Amino acid sequence: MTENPAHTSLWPAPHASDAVDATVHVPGSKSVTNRALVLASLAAEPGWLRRPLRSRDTLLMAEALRTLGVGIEEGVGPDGTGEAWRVIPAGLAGPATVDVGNAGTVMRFLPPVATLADGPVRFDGDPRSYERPLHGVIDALRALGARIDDDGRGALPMTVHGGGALDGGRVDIDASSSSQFVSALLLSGPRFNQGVEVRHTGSHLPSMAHIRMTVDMLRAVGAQVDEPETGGEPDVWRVAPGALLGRDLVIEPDLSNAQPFLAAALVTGGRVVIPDWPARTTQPGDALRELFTEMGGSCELTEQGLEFTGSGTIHGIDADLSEVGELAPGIAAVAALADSPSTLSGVAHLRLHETDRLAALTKEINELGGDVTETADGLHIRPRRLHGGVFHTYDDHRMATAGAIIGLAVEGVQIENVATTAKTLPDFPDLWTSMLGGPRT
Ligand SMILES: O=C(O)C1=C[C@@H](OP(=O)(O)O)[C@@H](O)[C@H](O)C1
Ligand SMILES: C=C(OP(=O)(O)O)C(=O)O
Repeated sequence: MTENPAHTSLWPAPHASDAVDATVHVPGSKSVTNRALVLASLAAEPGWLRRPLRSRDTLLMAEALRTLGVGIEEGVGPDGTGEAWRVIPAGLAGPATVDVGNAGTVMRFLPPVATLADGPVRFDGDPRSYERPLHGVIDALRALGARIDDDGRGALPMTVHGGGALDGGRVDIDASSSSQFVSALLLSGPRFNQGVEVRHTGSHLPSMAHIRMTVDMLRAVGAQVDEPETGGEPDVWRVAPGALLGRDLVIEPDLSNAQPFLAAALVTGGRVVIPDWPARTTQPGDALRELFTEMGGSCELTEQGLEFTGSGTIHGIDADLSEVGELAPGIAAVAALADSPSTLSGVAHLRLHETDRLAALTKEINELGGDVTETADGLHIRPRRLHGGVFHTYDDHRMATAGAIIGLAVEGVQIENVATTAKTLPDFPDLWTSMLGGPRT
């Protein structure tokens, strides 16, 4: 096998000799963009997405929906400002092939959409996508009336034989390995003949923030949703059948991708402003205001955006990150530079993300001289003096940004395959060097 040159390329992570002082415009949210694309494609009328994220995960989502017949055109938003996608729903049809890459949102949100297509829709993706859990979606769709051919493992690759409609109704699933199983069924639920009632039967449910985002965005396009947090039964979500509105939606900046920049303020004792930080949001990244304050910074939401200031001291943290697991790699990186130990818990499911994130963080931080151990559901991080070396990323964007955070404080860190940040933040190396006042690469 020829070696992928991207995997051998090493990016010298910039070391910060001074406190950062920068304003960083963070591109749109992956999770909001991909939900908005699905909902706009299932709507009864055209809609707009303004300032959508253009990254590998969202371009794969847009391409897949186009393959199924949806019109997604480049344009300028209705008010004449900002880049936008105009989404024109159409009858969905196969035969089609969807490349999910390694995007959890594409591999989980689109099979329910494919049941509504007329004809077979084949799903395939990166080798890692074959290992990521999908059984919750496959089993649920079968129970709701879909025909799906897989190789019996409940994973990719597979073919959904769309029949043009799905009965829908009540289904039990165990979503303890990914909240995206629940989000996937709810997002297409309004288009199922009987809507959908999803009952989570597992012992715990990760990433509740992302389920709230699904419910919020469904309601914003006119869907009727009953859910546990507004008086519904625990672990039960109901979506009524009905037509969805086409909306003009401005996509919020990706607050999880704001994390490395906020971390830079914390690590260097500097100041970073993130414009357009929403005053109210369901994004898990909003929890960084509290988490990074506990770790030694302070923040203020001003007219300019979120202004985050580091104090020059970083404290360890004991945090249950189950609701916001996406933030764990960045928190682990900061914790490795703190003045006291940290315990991160509630994130066993990170072993099934882009890579086994608990193993990868442990190995890579320890190879720089750190002292990290895995627990059943997280990490113990005891800060030690770190040294330079190669930080491997395992095709995981959040490993690359975690390594860059460490590189700010530790000279000689080289990130292998920084290009993997293209999954959700293709501009990362440029944004990072600009933040530090250096030339764009
Ligand atoms: O629905 C979403 O947009 C996401 C849900 C979470 O998935 P898991 O529940 O599988 O962790 C999160 O980690 C992922 O990055 C995005
Ligand atoms: C887990 C993540 O992605 P995915 O949507 O592929 O699950 C992530 O972005 O941290």
